[in-house]
Amino acid sequence: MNPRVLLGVNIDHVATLRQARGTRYPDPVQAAILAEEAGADGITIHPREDRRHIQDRDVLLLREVLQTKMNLEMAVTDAMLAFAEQVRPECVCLVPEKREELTTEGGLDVDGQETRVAKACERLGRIGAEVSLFIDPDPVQIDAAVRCGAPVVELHTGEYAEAKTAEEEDKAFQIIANAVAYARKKGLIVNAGHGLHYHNTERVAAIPGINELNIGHAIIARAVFTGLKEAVADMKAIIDRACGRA
Ligand SMILES: CC(=O)[C@@H](O)[C@H](O)COP(=O)(O)O
Ligand SMILES: NCC(=O)COP(=O)(O)O
Repeated sequence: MNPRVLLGVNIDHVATLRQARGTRYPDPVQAAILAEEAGADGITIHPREDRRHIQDRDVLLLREVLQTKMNLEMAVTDAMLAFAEQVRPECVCLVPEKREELTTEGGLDVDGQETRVAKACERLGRIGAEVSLFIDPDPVQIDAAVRCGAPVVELHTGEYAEAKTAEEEDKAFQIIANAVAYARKKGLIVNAGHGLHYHNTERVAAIPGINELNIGHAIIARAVFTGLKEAVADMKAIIDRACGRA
């Protein structure tokens, strides 16, 4: 039996809905509490530079109420590093960010900006955060992550999730499976996420060596119909089944 694979629930999408109308609801803090009650192992949030969804107020309140762990996704900027130092989350995941993108389009180019990323890892390590680098499933980026001293990588599963044909999906899946094996061999903890949903997660959760999956959009979308607790529990069940625990 595989060790238990953890589920981090990304609640950005609750804040996206709130910001669309500038209301006080729905509140991502309430979402986080419900997600934890339904079995989430952690809560992921990505306060973007333009604050299009998660607000500083959300982060600060979540820091007070979370019972599991906060995984703070952020761009590698001085302002965000200073914010992380203020918040002191359990985990920080460094991600690339483009203002005009709809969502995170690719992995962080760690190899191309090694000095900057290494310095950020060191700075975040000083506040006791477990640092993860959100990268494409590419050995070049994995090697760079090791050189930067990051203990964790999160592999971008977007290409797999957006595959248009079964053949494309199989190819993208194999690239992820190979990257997990390679990163584990290099001593890294390996997470994955982006675009995972109720029909494509089981296969990824079954890859030997996967530690955690971060999933947001699909869970929040399903919650519209089932309620958030059921949506989280359904995803947990898929993951548990994949590692032979259901
Ligand atoms: C890093 C990642 O894959 C996602 O967490 C994504 O960055 C979330 O950000 P958005 O919610 O703005 O798409
Ligand atoms: N890091 C990936 C993540 O948090 C989940 O993103 P998505 O499921 O909303 O695509």
